Amino acid sequence: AESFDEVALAPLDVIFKLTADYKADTHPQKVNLGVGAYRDDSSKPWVLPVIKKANEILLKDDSVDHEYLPITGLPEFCNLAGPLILGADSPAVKEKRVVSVQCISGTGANHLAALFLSRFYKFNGAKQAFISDPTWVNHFNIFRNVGVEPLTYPYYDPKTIGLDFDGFLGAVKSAPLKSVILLHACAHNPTGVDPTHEQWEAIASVMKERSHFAFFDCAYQGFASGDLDADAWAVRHFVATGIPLLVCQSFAKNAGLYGERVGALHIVSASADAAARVKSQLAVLQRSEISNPPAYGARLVAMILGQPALFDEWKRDIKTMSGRIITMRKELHRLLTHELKTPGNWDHIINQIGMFSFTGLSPTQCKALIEEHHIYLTSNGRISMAGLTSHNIGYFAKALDTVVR
Ligand SMILES: Cc1ncc(COP(=O)(O)O)c(CN[C@](O)(C(=O)O)[C@@H](O)C(=O)O)c1O
Repeated sequence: AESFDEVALAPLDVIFKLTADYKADTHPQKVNLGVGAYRDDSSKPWVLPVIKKANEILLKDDSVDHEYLPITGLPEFCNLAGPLILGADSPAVKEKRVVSVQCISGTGANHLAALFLSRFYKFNGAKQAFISDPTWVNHFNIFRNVGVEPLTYPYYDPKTIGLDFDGFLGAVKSAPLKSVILLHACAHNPTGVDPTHEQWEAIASVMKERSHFAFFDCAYQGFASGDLDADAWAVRHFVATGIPLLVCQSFAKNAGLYGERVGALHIVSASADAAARVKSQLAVLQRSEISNPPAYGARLVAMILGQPALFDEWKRDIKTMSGRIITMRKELHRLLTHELKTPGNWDHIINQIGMFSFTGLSPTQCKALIEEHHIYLTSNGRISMAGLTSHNIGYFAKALDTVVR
C-alpha cells in the first residue's frame, strides 16, 4: 500500500478550531471568548505602544543583521528574562545556578523542559508528571510527546468554583517522593483561580519535604495582578525555599508578541558547575530541533527589559491590559448580579484573576452560547475576559442569562 495511507485523522486542537469557527461565523454580533489573546475595547489585537517604539528603534539600527543566534538564544534576552521572573536580586541568579535558554515561546519552553526531564531527571519509578485538573489543554500532548505520562492532581472545586486546596495538597502529599509537579505560576489557565500566599507556602513546604520537583509554567506574568513582581511571588518563594525547579516563560501575552514566539526556559541547578552541564545538554537537544531560536522578538523584549524608560512604559502597557480585563470582570458581575439578576452566584467572575474566567457553565450551556448566540468559548466553560468589550458585554451577559435560566 502507498505509504501513510494508514495514518489516522487526528482531532483538531480545541482552541485553534474555536478560532477558525469564530472567523467563519458571519453573524454580526459574534463574540470570541476562546483563545487567550488580549483584545482592546474595539475587539482588535493590541500592539503595545512600547513594542511599536522598540520596533522603530530596531528598524533604524543598521548594526542589526539576520545572522544566526547562539543555540541557546540571544544572550541579552536570556540574561534579562531570567531575573524578570526569578527576581533581580535572586540568589540563584547571583550564584550563576540558573540556566536560561530562549525557546519558541511558552510552548517551546514547556516542550524543551519536558524533553530535558524525560532524558535527565531521576524519576523515582515511572516517567510521569502531575499536572492540574483542569489545565491548559496542550500540557497533555507536550508531556506525552516526550514519553512522560501526564497524571492529574485535583485543582478545581465545581461547588465553590474555586480552588480545591485540600485535594491539591493531598495529592502533593501522596505523590511518590521526587515527583515532577507542574504548577501555573499565576493566572491559572483555565480556572483563573490561584492559591493564596499561605496556600502556596503550604504547598511549598510539602514539596520540599517530599523532594518534589516544581515545573512552573508562567505564560501570564503581569496579567494576573497587573504587577510583574506580584505575579512572580510563587516562583520566587519556591526558589527561596530551595525546591528544585524550572520555569517556562512566555512573552506572548504580556508583550503582545503571540506570533513572534518569544519565550525562555530557566532551570535552577544546585551549583554553577551543574548549571554549565545542564546548559550543555539543553543545547544538544535544542540544536537537533530548531538549531537556534528566532531573533526578532527576542531583540524587542531585550530592549524593553534592558532600557529603563522602555521597561517603565512596558509596565504601564501591562497595567492597561490587566486593567481593562478587571473592568470587564466588574461590569459582567454587575450586569449579572444587579441588572439581570441571573440565577446563581457570580462572585467568582471578580474573584478570579488573569486572562480567563471559569464560568461554571455546563458543556450543554456552552454549546447553546455558540450555536444560538454565536459566542465562542471552550466547552469547559472558560471564557477569555479579553474578548469582552464595552460594546459586546451587554449582549454576552444577556446570552449567558438566557442559557442559565
Ligand atoms: C498555561 C499556558 N502555558 C503556555 C501557553 C503557551 O503560549 P505560547 O506558546 O503562545 O507562549 C499558554 C497559552 N494558551 C492559550 O493562551 C490558551 O489557552 O488559549 C493559547 O495561546 C493556546 O495556545 O492555547 C498557556 O495558557
